[in-house]
Amino acid sequence: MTQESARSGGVWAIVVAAGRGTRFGTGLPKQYTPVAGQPLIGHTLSALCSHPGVRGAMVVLAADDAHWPGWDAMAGTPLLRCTGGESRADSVLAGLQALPDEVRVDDFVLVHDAARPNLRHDDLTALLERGRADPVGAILAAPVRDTLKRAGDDGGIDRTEPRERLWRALTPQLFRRLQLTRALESAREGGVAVTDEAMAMELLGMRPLLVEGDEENFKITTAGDLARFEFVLSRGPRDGATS
Ligand SMILES: Nc1ccn([C@@H]2O[C@H](COP(=O)(O)OP(=O)(O)OP(=O)(O)O)[C@@H](O)[C@H]2O)c(=O)n1
Ligand SMILES: C[C@](O)(CO)[C@H](O)COP(=O)(O)O
Repeated sequence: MTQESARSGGVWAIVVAAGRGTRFGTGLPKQYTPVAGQPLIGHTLSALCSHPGVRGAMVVLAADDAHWPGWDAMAGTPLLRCTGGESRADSVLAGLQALPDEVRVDDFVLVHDAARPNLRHDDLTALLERGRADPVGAILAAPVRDTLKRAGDDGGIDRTEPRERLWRALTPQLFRRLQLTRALESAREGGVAVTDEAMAMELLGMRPLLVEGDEENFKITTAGDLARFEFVLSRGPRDGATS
């Protein structure tokens, strides 16, 4: 199958890039921080859009964004853009509403953080294959590997918590357009601040599938995370990336 024919049956992605990056701690929103000659979001879009299963991407930007480079395609994949909201969930909802008409209500869509620049093609392939075969959808996630402590009010350890069956949610997350829209709207109406798409689905009683993803698909939250990504780049090209 050629890349073009794969794309025609591919999914649309929503890339949320309307955050402020307050924990990153510079004036510039972290998605625009320069890394190896391009803004961080360029690495994210390159890794995502070069996958043959991605048909197009809706990039969700802050209303006052003054840094978007104006790209209308990445790796031959069309890019559209829209304006996000106050919370990440609001931005995802804005992206879902702005998707083009060719995306039907029961089509699967991906949601990915602009702040996760190191997505591997193998992980995305697994997510698409297993998620589309699931009645609800799926997310990339990484098993918790550390020993977990429950703290008491005084900062002392109350107990050690079992880590088995605990996973850290990553992105992309894959759900059907209308079901995800309804789940996020329902959370908003209920005043629940959901931190990922799966949580909104869970609140409606659905059980998305966990697909194990690579630990290196980490989110850039602090300056230390950026240093880690720069180290990853220094080791050489990644699959799907242009730099
Ligand atoms: N209102 C928001 C908040 C977040 N995001 C996006 O969601 C992803 C994950 O956000 P996160 O890093 O948790 O939040 P930021 O707002 O970027 O950072 P911080 O919480 O430190 O301010 C990022 O790509 C961010 O741009 C968004 O599109 N709209
Ligand atoms: C969706 C998400 O990336 C899950 O890890 C999300 O952005 C997490 O937000 P957090 O505030 O950093 O937990």
